[in-house]
Amino acid sequence: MSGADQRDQGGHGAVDQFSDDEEQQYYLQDGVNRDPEEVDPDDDSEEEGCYEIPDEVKTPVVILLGYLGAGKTTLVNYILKEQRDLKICVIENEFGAVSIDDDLVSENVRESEDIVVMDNGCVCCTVRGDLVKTLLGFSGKQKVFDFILLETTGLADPSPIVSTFNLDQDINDFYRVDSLICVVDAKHIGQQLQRQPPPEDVGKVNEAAQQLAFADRILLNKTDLVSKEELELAKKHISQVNAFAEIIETQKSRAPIKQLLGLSSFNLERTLELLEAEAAAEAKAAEEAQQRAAAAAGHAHGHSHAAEDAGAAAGGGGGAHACGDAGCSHDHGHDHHGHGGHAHDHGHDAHGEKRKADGDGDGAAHKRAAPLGSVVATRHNTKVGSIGLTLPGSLDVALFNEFMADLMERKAADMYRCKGVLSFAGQPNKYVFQGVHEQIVCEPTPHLWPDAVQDDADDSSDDGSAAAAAAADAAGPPRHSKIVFIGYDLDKEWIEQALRRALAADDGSAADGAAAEEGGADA
Ligand SMILES: Nc1nc2c(ncn2[C@@H]2O[C@H](COP(=O)(O)OP(=O)(O)OP(=O)(O)O)[C@@H](O)[C@H]2O)c(=O)[nH]1
Repeated sequence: MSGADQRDQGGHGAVDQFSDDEEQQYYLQDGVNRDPEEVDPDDDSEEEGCYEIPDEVKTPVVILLGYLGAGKTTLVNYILKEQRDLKICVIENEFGAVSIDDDLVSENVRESEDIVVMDNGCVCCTVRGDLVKTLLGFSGKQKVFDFILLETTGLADPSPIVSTFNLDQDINDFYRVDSLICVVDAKHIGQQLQRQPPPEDVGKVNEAAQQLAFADRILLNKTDLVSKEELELAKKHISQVNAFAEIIETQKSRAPIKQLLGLSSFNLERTLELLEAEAAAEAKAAEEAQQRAAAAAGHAHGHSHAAEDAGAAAGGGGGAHACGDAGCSHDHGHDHHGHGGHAHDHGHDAHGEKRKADGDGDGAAHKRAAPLGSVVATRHNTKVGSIGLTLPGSLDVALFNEFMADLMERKAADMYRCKGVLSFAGQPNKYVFQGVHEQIVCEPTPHLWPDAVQDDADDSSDDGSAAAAAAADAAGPPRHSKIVFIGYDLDKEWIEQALRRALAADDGSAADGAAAEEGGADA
């Protein structure tokens, strides 16, 4: 039985936790794994004689990093399809209120596997508590997984995520980070690394650089889109940020599975150094912001709260009015994804604090990482936001193409990513729409809208699996389109109104069942 055969029958007391093999049994007492010999059934204290749970019996977690559109979901789908022996749980986290990735992954998830969507905030900012709950929920529900794939948002800063695994004792007891794999878009990595937060965004990170820095393995993906020279340049960019990680060149994120899972390549020492450096940089930036704010306050007459407000801004707080150089900007008001105005929640990292207060675990590591407990939460450029829309009915394909052409003309450089699942009038199939900068593809999936299922189900009545798929499609929600745009300083009102104008008068639910066009409609 593998290390992932992890059973927690209540979390406390003597628990046959991981193995049928006597030699490998570990007993959980008061949240700490102990050698069976050491367990005293009458002793509730956990101070003496406990030891760290060996890594081999923890469920390995592979954290997938990579900037928007690099190929993370493609990698998840590839892993799920390519290997059939391991039971994998996928945790999807999306930047934005409308989740798309679970739709793109779910069909590859087998019954024994699972997919969990954490869509109430970017995992690196707002949902560390959710992540802990989700992970602990698996052991509570006696779920058994060989691996957990945690797909982070394309704007995730890995440091708080890694900290969650390092600092939270409960998580630490059950899980270990196996590796941090960063998928890189060979075509766009150069420009992604150059993207700097605006000066008023004190302490914000370049997410693409952070992701690269933390990775212990890098998939240099989309090599089909670049020349040899561009590929070399991409490697140079990468090595300037991270000279340690092995680079694997890929197309469609396809690398040998043994180079993706079970690497045990997570390097705690190096990660802690990175965390420490980041915490120091953030503290310095916040201090400088406060100094600038104090100077601005000195110039301002009758604005006695300026320094205080600016301090909040430096910590990512949601002051609604301008506060001098530190700039707690109006952008927070535009931000629909938990990246603004959450400073206080994030500032109080319960897990980090708990770890510190209890003083348990491997002291050196946690002491060094402890400053992250107070890391500011608004980690992203506040002008980078996402707009998620769900529109009932169907889009008119010609009007939608016009909309996209117009959008690109206005915003091509600032539109980092768009993706969606769309309904086009007259088309029975669902369409997947994917855009990464100027590369936009819209193609039909095999899945039908419920109103189009009947004909198809009749045709395939002799095929069990097709009939099952048709039944699943028939049970789905009626026609609608959901789409997400992620970019810099996007105008939500304009996008929403323009997209609504692309809706078809007739939603196409009376479609004649004609097959979707091969190759789809390029938007
Ligand atoms: N040409 C080309 N396209 C690729 C490759 N890998 C992935 N893509 C496409 O790039 C687009 C984005 O891929 P995803 O896997 O959704 O990227 P992601 O990193 O999950 O994106 P986010 O969810 O925005 O973070 C999709 O249209 C993919 O089909 C590749 O190697 N070559």
